[in-house]
Amino acid sequence: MKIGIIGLGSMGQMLVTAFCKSKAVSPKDLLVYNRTREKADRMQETYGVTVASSAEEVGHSADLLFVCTKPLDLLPLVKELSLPSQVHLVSVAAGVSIEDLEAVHTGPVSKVIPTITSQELRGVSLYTCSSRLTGEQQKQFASLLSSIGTAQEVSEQEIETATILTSSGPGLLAGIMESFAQAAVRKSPGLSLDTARKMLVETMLGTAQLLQSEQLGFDQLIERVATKGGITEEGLRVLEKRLPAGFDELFDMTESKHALLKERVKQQAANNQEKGD
Ligand SMILES: NC(=O)c1ccc[n+]([C@@H]2O[C@H](COP(=O)([O-])OP(=O)(O)OC[C@H]3O[C@@H](n4cnc5c(N)ncnc54)[C@H](O)[C@@H]3O)[C@@H](O)[C@H]2O)c1
Ligand code: PRO
Repeated sequence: MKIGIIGLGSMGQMLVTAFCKSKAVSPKDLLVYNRTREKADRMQETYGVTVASSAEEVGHSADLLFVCTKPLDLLPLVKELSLPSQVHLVSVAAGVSIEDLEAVHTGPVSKVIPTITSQELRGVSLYTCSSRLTGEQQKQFASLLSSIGTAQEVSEQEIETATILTSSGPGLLAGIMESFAQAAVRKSPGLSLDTARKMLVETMLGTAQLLQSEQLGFDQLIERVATKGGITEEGLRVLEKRLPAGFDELFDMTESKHALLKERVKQQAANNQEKGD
């Protein structure tokens, strides 16, 4: 199966790296294209994938086509490609729905929200497929996504909230850790910021491994760390007081941004429709 990837920014490069690293896809079956050629050449030098000379070449040679451009670049590009109907079109763009994709392609379409951590073959790829996919196509697609981490099918109703956990998650965790490290240095200026950051990275790795290897719930881990009447309990009390409102606001704000993006994508599709009429 030939896999095409258009757009080699953060997500496109991650997919090339992850597919090659997992050996789920042979580099000879990967055809890539980016608006700026240098990024594609770098992927070719590193992994031996083929660089196409145009997006059309990718769209017309691939069986499975990942379009990894920003949300507002996606629909106009796909429309221009006039993809053959047998191509399975996959969008990774937040805010672009299955309905939007079905309006610009007559064949099977899917939506995936990948995560940067799939570069390490870990993390969750969220996906939802159109009813145009056969059962076999869905199975093959889920299996491909499973090769770069955990593939989790979700409805379009749930995908936005889940996106914040799995896909924004690495960035949000990094933001939380940076704030944690800076507070430590404010408290103890003798500790360098670099040392505090390294301590937290090692702590995150160890925490995730322990949770997984012992199949612990977060509550069970807390119980093992927070000695009764000890120090951690005090820290947890502060988190319980401060974090719920912060996370509620975070979900409200990201929901609003998703809504704005979806509105712009719909507006763009409507304008294009008018121009085409
Ligand atoms: N970054 C993430 O962690 C993440 C996670 C999930 C989903 N997404 C989605 O992935 C998409 C891409 O995000 P990103 O962070 O990789 O963005 P990015 O800006 O890093 O990459 C976009 C790439 O697309 C290329 N491009 C734009 N128009 C093109 C065209 N017509 N032909 C060929 N190449 C073109 C650009 O040159 C750029 O390299 C977005 O829609 C975003 O919603 C991103
Ligand atoms: N990165 C994309 C964004 O921030 C989508 C989720 C993660 O828009």
